[in-house]
Amino acid sequence: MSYHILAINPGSTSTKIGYYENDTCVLEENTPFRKEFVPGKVHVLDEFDARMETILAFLDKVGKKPEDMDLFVSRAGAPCPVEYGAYRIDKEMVSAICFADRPTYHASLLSVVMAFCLARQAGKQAIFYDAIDADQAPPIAHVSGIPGKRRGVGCHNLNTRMVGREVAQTLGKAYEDCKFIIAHLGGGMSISAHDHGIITDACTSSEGPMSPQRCGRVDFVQLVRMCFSGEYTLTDMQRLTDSGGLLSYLGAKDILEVEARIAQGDEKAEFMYKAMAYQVCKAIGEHFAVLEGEADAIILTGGIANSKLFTGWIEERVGRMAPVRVVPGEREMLALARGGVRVLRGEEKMKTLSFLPDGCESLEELKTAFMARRPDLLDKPAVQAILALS
Ligand SMILES: Nc1ncnc2c1ncn2[C@@H]1O[C@H](COP(=O)(O)OP(=O)(O)O)[C@@H](O)[C@H]1O
Ligand SMILES: CCCC(=O)OP(=O)(O)O
Repeated sequence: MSYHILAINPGSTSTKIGYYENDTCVLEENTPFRKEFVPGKVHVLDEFDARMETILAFLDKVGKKPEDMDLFVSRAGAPCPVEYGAYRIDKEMVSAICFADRPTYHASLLSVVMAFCLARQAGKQAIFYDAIDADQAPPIAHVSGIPGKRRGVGCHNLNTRMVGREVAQTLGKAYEDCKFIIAHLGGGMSISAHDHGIITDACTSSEGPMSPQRCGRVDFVQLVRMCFSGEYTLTDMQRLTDSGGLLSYLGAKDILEVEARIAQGDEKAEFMYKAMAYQVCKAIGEHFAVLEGEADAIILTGGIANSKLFTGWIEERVGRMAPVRVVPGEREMLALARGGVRVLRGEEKMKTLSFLPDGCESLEELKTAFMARRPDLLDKPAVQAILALS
C-alpha cells in the first residue's frame, strides 16, 4: 500500500515542502523565505499567511489537495521538551504554542500549527517528528547556573540523527553503538554530541557559533547592558537572531556570495568567514569533552558543508580529535517522510503530549491571558481560527 505524505519544514531562510509516496519523493521544493520585520512584539502566526500560501501553491503544482494526503508530517517546534520520535498534533498542542508568551519564535513552531490546520481541513492527522526541542540529555546538561531555570538541550535533531544513522552504516555500526559530534552548518547552526543514540548535549547559535545570519554566543553582561542602554529596541535585539552573524558584518548571508568576494580578494569577508569556522571548532571541542575525548567521527552537515573551503578550515583545526566526515546538505525531508511511514504502518507509536505552561491551570486560562495580552492580534484570521478551536 502506498501512503501519501506531505512533509512540511520551514526554516530560518526557507520553506521546504515535499510530497512523498511512502518514502519516495515525488516532488520537493525549497522556497526562499524573507522575514519581514515589524516593530513590536512578534507572534508565532506572523508568517502564517505567507508560508501557507507557499504550501498551497506547492499542492497545486503537484496536483493534490489536502484531502489526498494520509498524513501531514511537520518539523517541530514543541511547546515544551519532548522525546525523540513522533507526536500527534492536536488542538491542545496548537493552542499551547499560539497562546504562549515568548520573546521569539522559531519557524518550526509555526510548522506544527500549519500541519494541524491542513490536516483539520482535510479530516486527516498531523504529527511532528524529532522536534528541535526533543531533549533526552542527562540532568548534568540541564544545569543553567541560574536556580529555577532549566537549560534546554536542542539542536537540528531531525537532520543530525538521520545523518548519524547514515554515517554509522558506512562504519559498519549501528547509530546506537557510536559516538559522534555532529555540526549542522546552515542558516542556523548547531553542534551536538551523540552518544549511543542519545544527544547528550548540544548548542545552537544562542550558545555556540555565529551563523550566516545569527549572532551566536554573546557575553551576557554585554548583552544585558545593550538591553538596558536605551539604544536598542526589542525588535533590534530580536534581529540579532535573524540579521546577526556574517550578515551584520558583511551585508551578505549567502555563502556562495561570501566565497565569491573572498576569491576577489575581500580580506574582511575572509576574516569573518574564518572567524565563523573558528567558532564552530570551539563548539566541536566542547562536545568532544562531553564525549569524554572519544568519538567515532566528527560529522559536518547542512548547506555550508558543501563548501570545501569552510570544511577544510574546520578539519585543519579539529581533525586530530577524530576522523572528519562531510555529509553536505540535509536529510530532513526524508527523515520526516520515513517517520510518517513508520507511524502509518504501525511500526512506530505516535506519542501524545499534554502540556500547560507553569502556573497555568487550563487551556481556557491560557487563552484568556493571551487575549488580554495581545489585543492587537485578535482580528487576524489565523488567530481567530485558533481561538475558535477551544
Ligand atoms: N554549495 C554551497 N556551498 C556553500 N554554502 C552553501 C551552498 N549551498 C547553500 N549554502 C549555504 O547553506 C546555508 C543554508 O543551509 P541549509 O542547511 O539549507 O540551512 P537552513 O535550513 O537553516 O536554511 C546558506 O547560508 C547557504 O548560503
Ligand atoms: C535547533 C536549531 C534550529 C535552527 O536553527 O533551525 P534553522 O537552521 O532551520 O533556523
